[in-house]
Amino acid sequence: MSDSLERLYLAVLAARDLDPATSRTARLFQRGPSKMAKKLAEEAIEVVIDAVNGDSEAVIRESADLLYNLTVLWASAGVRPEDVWREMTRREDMLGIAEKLPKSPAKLPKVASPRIASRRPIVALDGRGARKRH
Ligand SMILES: N=c1c2ncn([C@@H]3O[C@H](COP(=O)(O)OP(=O)(O)OP(=O)(O)O)[C@@H](O)[C@H]3O)c2ncn1[C@@H]1O[C@H](COP(=O)(O)O)[C@@H](O)[C@H]1O
Repeated sequence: MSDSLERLYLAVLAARDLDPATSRTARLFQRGPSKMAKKLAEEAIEVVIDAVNGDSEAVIRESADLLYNLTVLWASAGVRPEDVWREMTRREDMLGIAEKLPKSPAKLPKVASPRIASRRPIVALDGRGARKRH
Protein backbone atom coordinates (compact mmCIF):
# COMPACT_ATOMS: atom_id res chain seq x y z
CA MET A 1 0.00 0.00 0.00
CA SER A 2 2.81 2.42 0.79
CA ASP A 3 4.03 2.11 -2.83
CA SER A 4 0.60 3.21 -4.11
CA LEU A 5 0.53 6.14 -1.71
CA GLU A 6 4.06 7.13 -2.66
CA ARG A 7 3.16 7.03 -6.37
CA LEU A 8 0.03 9.08 -5.68
CA TYR A 9 2.08 11.57 -3.66
CA LEU A 10 4.48 12.04 -6.59
CA ALA A 11 1.50 12.46 -8.96
CA VAL A 12 0.02 15.09 -6.63
CA LEU A 13 3.34 16.96 -6.56
CA ALA A 14 3.47 16.81 -10.36
CA ALA A 15 -0.12 18.11 -10.66
CA ARG A 16 0.37 20.97 -8.20
CA ASP A 17 1.46 23.39 -10.93
CA LEU A 18 -1.02 22.28 -13.62
CA ASP A 19 -3.96 24.38 -14.81
CA PRO A 20 -6.58 24.54 -12.01
CA ALA A 21 -9.26 24.59 -14.70
CA THR A 22 -8.42 21.01 -15.63
CA SER A 23 -6.63 19.63 -12.58
CA ARG A 24 -8.49 19.08 -9.31
CA THR A 25 -5.19 18.87 -7.49
CA ALA A 26 -3.97 22.18 -8.90
CA ARG A 27 -7.33 23.68 -7.94
CA LEU A 28 -6.95 22.42 -4.38
CA PHE A 29 -3.46 23.95 -4.15
CA GLN A 30 -4.80 27.21 -5.57
CA ARG A 31 -7.54 27.30 -2.91
CA GLY A 32 -5.10 26.49 -0.11
CA PRO A 33 -4.81 24.37 3.07
CA SER A 34 -8.20 25.27 4.53
CA LYS A 35 -10.00 23.93 1.43
CA MET A 36 -7.76 20.84 1.48
CA ALA A 37 -8.59 20.29 5.14
CA LYS A 38 -12.31 20.72 4.45
CA LYS A 39 -12.20 18.13 1.65
CA LEU A 40 -10.21 15.71 3.81
CA ALA A 41 -12.71 16.07 6.65
CA GLU A 42 -15.63 15.57 4.22
CA GLU A 43 -14.06 12.36 2.88
CA ALA A 44 -13.44 11.09 6.43
CA ILE A 45 -17.09 11.66 7.27
CA GLU A 46 -18.17 9.90 4.06
CA VAL A 47 -16.05 6.86 5.04
CA VAL A 48 -17.61 6.85 8.50
CA ILE A 49 -21.18 7.09 7.18
CA ASP A 50 -20.63 4.32 4.62
CA ALA A 51 -19.01 2.10 7.28
CA VAL A 52 -21.90 2.65 9.71
CA ASN A 53 -24.29 1.78 6.87
CA GLY A 54 -22.32 -1.40 6.22
CA ASP A 55 -21.58 -0.40 2.61
CA SER A 56 -18.06 -1.82 2.26
CA GLU A 57 -17.85 -1.03 -1.46
CA ALA A 58 -18.55 2.64 -0.70
CA VAL A 59 -16.02 2.52 2.15
CA ILE A 60 -13.42 1.36 -0.37
CA ARG A 61 -14.25 4.16 -2.83
CA GLU A 62 -14.38 6.88 -0.20
CA SER A 63 -11.18 5.58 1.44
CA ALA A 64 -9.39 6.10 -1.87
CA ASP A 65 -10.76 9.66 -1.97
CA LEU A 66 -9.70 10.13 1.66
CA LEU A 67 -6.14 8.98 0.95
CA TYR A 68 -5.96 11.22 -2.11
CA ASN A 69 -7.02 14.27 -0.10
CA LEU A 70 -4.61 13.25 2.68
CA THR A 71 -1.66 13.15 0.27
CA VAL A 72 -2.66 16.59 -1.06
CA LEU A 73 -2.66 17.97 2.49
CA TRP A 74 0.69 16.23 3.20
CA ALA A 75 2.21 17.88 0.12
CA SER A 76 0.84 21.26 1.15
CA ALA A 77 2.25 20.83 4.68
CA GLY A 78 5.66 19.68 3.43
CA VAL A 79 5.13 16.18 4.85
CA ARG A 80 6.48 13.23 2.81
CA PRO A 81 5.07 9.67 3.00
CA GLU A 82 8.42 8.43 4.34
CA ASP A 83 8.09 10.86 7.25
CA VAL A 84 4.84 9.15 8.23
CA TRP A 85 6.23 5.63 7.69
CA ARG A 86 9.19 6.51 9.98
CA GLU A 87 6.81 7.66 12.74
CA MET A 88 4.73 4.50 12.36
CA THR A 89 7.88 2.36 12.66
CA ARG A 90 8.97 4.32 15.73
CA ARG A 91 5.57 3.69 17.38
CA GLU A 92 5.66 0.04 16.39
CA ASP A 93 9.11 -0.34 17.99
CA MET A 94 8.02 1.54 21.12
CA LEU A 95 4.68 -0.25 21.45
CA GLY A 96 6.46 -3.55 20.95
CA ILE A 97 8.74 -2.75 23.90
CA ALA A 98 5.87 -1.16 25.84
CA GLU A 99 3.79 -4.31 25.57
CA LYS A 100 6.60 -6.18 27.27
CA LEU A 101 7.51 -3.30 29.60
CA PRO A 102 7.99 -4.79 33.09
CA LYS A 103 6.49 -2.82 35.98
CA SER A 104 9.95 -2.14 37.41
CA PRO A 105 12.38 -0.12 35.21
CA ALA A 106 15.17 -2.34 36.63
CA LYS A 107 13.77 -5.23 34.60
CA LEU A 108 13.92 -3.33 31.26
CA PRO A 109 15.43 -5.54 28.56
CA LYS A 110 19.21 -5.19 28.53
CA VAL A 111 19.47 -5.42 24.75
CA ALA A 112 16.71 -4.52 22.35
CA SER A 113 16.62 -5.69 18.74
CA PRO A 114 19.22 -3.90 16.55
CA ARG A 115 16.48 -1.75 15.00
CA ILE A 116 15.07 -0.88 18.43
CA ALA A 117 18.52 -0.45 20.01
CA SER A 118 19.30 2.28 17.44
CA ARG A 119 16.35 4.34 18.70
CA ARG A 120 16.23 6.50 21.79
CA PRO A 121 15.87 4.38 24.97
CA ILE A 122 12.39 3.61 26.19
CA VAL A 123 12.07 4.32 29.92
CA ALA A 124 9.16 2.99 31.97
CA LEU A 125 7.24 5.88 33.57
CA ASP A 126 6.97 5.42 37.35
CA GLY A 127 3.57 4.43 38.55
CA ARG A 128 2.18 3.72 35.08
CA GLY A 129 1.91 0.29 33.59
CA ALA A 130 2.07 -0.31 29.86
CA ARG A 131 -1.00 1.15 28.10
CA LYS A 132 -3.43 -1.70 27.64
CA ARG A 133 -4.56 -2.02 24.05
CA HIS A 134 -8.26 -2.83 23.66
N1 LIG B 1 -6.18 9.93 -6.92
C1 LIG B 1 -6.86 10.92 -7.29
C2 LIG B 1 -8.18 11.15 -6.78
N2 LIG B 1 -8.97 10.47 -5.89
C3 LIG B 1 -10.12 11.16 -5.77
N3 LIG B 1 -10.08 12.25 -6.55
C4 LIG B 1 -11.14 13.25 -6.74
O1 LIG B 1 -11.57 13.69 -5.48
C5 LIG B 1 -12.98 13.88 -5.51
C6 LIG B 1 -13.54 13.25 -4.25
O2 LIG B 1 -14.89 12.95 -4.45
P1 LIG B 1 -15.99 13.99 -3.94
O3 LIG B 1 -17.30 13.39 -4.30
O4 LIG B 1 -15.77 14.38 -2.52
O5 LIG B 1 -15.73 15.27 -4.81
P2 LIG B 1 -16.86 15.84 -5.79
O6 LIG B 1 -18.12 15.97 -5.00
O7 LIG B 1 -16.88 14.98 -6.99
O8 LIG B 1 -16.33 17.25 -6.21
P3 LIG B 1 -16.04 18.41 -5.15
O9 LIG B 1 -17.36 18.72 -4.50
O10 LIG B 1 -15.03 17.84 -4.19
O11 LIG B 1 -15.49 19.54 -5.96
C7 LIG B 1 -13.52 13.21 -6.77
O12 LIG B 1 -14.04 14.21 -7.63
C8 LIG B 1 -12.30 12.57 -7.41
O13 LIG B 1 -12.22 12.86 -8.79
C9 LIG B 1 -8.90 12.30 -7.20
N4 LIG B 1 -8.37 13.21 -8.07
C10 LIG B 1 -7.13 12.97 -8.56
N5 LIG B 1 -6.38 11.86 -8.20
C11 LIG B 1 -5.05 11.67 -8.75
O14 LIG B 1 -4.31 12.85 -8.52
C12 LIG B 1 -3.39 13.04 -9.62
C13 LIG B 1 -3.60 14.42 -10.23
O15 LIG B 1 -4.84 14.41 -10.88
P4 LIG B 1 -5.56 15.81 -11.22
O16 LIG B 1 -5.93 16.46 -9.93
O17 LIG B 1 -6.78 15.43 -12.01
O18 LIG B 1 -4.55 16.65 -11.98
C14 LIG B 1 -3.65 11.90 -10.62
O19 LIG B 1 -2.72 10.85 -10.38
C15 LIG B 1 -5.05 11.43 -10.24
O20 LIG B 1 -5.24 10.07 -10.49
